[in-house]
Amino acid sequence: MGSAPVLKSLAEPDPGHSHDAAAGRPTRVQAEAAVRTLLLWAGDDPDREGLLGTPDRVVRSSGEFFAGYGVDPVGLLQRTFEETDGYDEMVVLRNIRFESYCEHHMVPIIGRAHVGYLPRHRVVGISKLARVVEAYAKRLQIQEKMSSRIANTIEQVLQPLGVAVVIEGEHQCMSTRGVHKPGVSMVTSRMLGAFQADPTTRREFLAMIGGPDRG
Ligand SMILES: Nc1nc2c(ncn2[C@@H]2O[C@H](COP(=O)(O)OP(=O)(O)OP(=O)(O)O)[C@@H](O)[C@H]2O)c(=O)[nH]1
Ligand SMILES: [Zn+2]
Repeated sequence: MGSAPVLKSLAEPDPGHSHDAAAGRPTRVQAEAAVRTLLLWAGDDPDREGLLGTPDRVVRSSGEFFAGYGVDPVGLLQRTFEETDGYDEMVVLRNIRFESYCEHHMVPIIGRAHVGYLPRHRVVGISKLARVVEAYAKRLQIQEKMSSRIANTIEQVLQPLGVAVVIEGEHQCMSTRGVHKPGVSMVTSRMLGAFQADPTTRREFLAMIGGPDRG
């Protein structure tokens, strides 16, 4: 048994991102001023009644949207269980709904993640896999990176025989603006270990996540 999930300060840099420490993190007042600037730029009046509380609300919402920067995904996987009576088949968590944010446009990517791994000696509480998805989803990124980072973290901490991550996401930067194509899903997958080396293992995983009761 390991330690409990580690919650880091939201001010700490995301380990996978470059971060200008010297520049520091803007204050809340500065963040609210930026929202006010955007409202003015959009052509509205930030001093009218309906918008007066908006900078505060947007900054608070951003705290929720980007809460993943304050979570250490490695810490989430520290508590494992070895008493599995020899269970050595794959464990799959499918249809993990997530909301993420496109790093190009800062608009939502909404979708489902499917995560599988082949345990070696120990298993992890299944909620922790969903928590790892959540920790990475609540950041700015592209979907390819989210897929890789989830898989790499599970591999690094659990050292299983293999890890598989498939993500389906609808990008609002494609559905509500730009090319305007609603209903399009981007599908990415990251296969490591046995899932990459052994087509049978990979097929078994893909069959498990593509079952008839999915949706
Ligand atoms: N590969 C990848 N591309 C993404 C993802 N999210 C958004 N994009 C794309 O990133 C690209 C950014 O292209 P740019 O030409 O710099 O931006 P843009 O002018 O806003 O492009 P349009 O969206 O085509 O209007 C767009 O093609 C987006 O569809 C993602 O998760 N992965
Ligand atoms: Zn985008």
